[in-house]
Amino acid sequence: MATLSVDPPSSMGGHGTREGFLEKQVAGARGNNIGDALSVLARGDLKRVEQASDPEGHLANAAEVSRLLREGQLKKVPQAFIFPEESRAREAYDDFSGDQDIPTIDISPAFANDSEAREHLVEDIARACESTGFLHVVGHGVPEQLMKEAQAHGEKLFALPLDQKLKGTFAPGNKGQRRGYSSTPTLFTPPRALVWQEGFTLIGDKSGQVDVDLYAEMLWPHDEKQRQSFCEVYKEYAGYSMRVCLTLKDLLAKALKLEDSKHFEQYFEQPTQVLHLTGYPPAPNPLEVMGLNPHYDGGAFTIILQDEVPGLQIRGKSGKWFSIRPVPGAFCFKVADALQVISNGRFKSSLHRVVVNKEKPRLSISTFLAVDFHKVIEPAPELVDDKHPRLYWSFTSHEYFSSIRLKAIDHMRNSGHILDFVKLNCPDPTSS
Ligand SMILES: O=C(O)CCC(=O)C(=O)O
Ligand SMILES: [Fe+2]
Repeated sequence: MATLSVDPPSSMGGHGTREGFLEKQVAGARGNNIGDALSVLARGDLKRVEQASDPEGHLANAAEVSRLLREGQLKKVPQAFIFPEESRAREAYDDFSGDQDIPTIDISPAFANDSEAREHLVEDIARACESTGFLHVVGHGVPEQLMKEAQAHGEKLFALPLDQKLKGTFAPGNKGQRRGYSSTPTLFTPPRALVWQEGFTLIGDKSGQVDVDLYAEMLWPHDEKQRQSFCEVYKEYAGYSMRVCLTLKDLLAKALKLEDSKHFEQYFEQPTQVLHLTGYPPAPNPLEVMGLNPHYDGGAFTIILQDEVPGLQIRGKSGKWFSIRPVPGAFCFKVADALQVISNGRFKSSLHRVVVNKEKPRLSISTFLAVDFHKVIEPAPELVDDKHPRLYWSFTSHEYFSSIRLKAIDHMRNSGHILDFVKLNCPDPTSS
């Protein structure tokens, strides 16, 4: 969730000693436990994936597997990570063949008093949201140093020994949302294999408050200095990223001519930001695994801070996938599903995925802006008329993430859009 990721929480098995682990490796090589994980995956029982992989979780953790492969302690990638031939990516992480269509847009006029520049800005944003739904945002006002520190702390976190990272997993009281460290994310249905990544999730509110203290305490119980700087950086980052999101929200409202719309504003009275760090380790045969399955994000929109390693891909008009070249200092903005519905289909939420490479780890920091969870998502009445008939049913975020997404699984297996299931010419997706 990533996308706003509300995948079922996975529970963690115990973690044993290093020796125990090496023995398990042999067992894993014979395929027992990982094989179990795959059969659970095949049955679609996402909750049980982690328990079914090796009991210590090591061989189901891409970062750990990647390290063991590099150190020569493991000979091949466990089968549970290998994607079936037909759903593998063919376009490598450095294939930029459609990237020229993704504009870089300077949003600084949003903070200034030049109405002509602001009008141009709004037009540029509208154009990008109507075509691929992706753009790079510069001039956002987030200090470069802070962005670098947020990335550096992410790298530090993912470089910790697995046992320590696992201590920061899924705090008690977590009600179905991914939070803290996720070792083997079972992300984005339909699952085809385990994804080649690890994650760390924080949840924040409109004022920029974020639940980082709890996780820092779990990760570094004995290192106050580290805890403090980790918390400081992500609190500041969350404050800024919410500010960028709210600025973008106002620009999007203008782009849809909804700046005075109560309907539009209601979604952002109590928005949540899901701040999600993803680490994608290198893989020996990058295209036999997948950093992140093709998926749609579920909230209003997402801003992604990529490091300099490409890997985020979308499909161009020809159907071929290509990587979005990271723009230094920029956020990659993308329209998500709720905004496509609210805009009555005018803004496009695009299918995207992440591929990995042979040598370099990749780190991204995504901020998913979720619409107020209690609000019913439906097209803004101002955008519905004879020429633009209403396209979608009404549904809540909860219905989207639970029942609608499940109903769309088979359809998504063939790269269909989850939102096809909420079109008015289909049965009401909220009726059982
Ligand atoms: O890692 C990235 O660049 C994008 C991640 C993403 O699409 C997601 O978490 O929803
Ligand atoms: Fe995504």
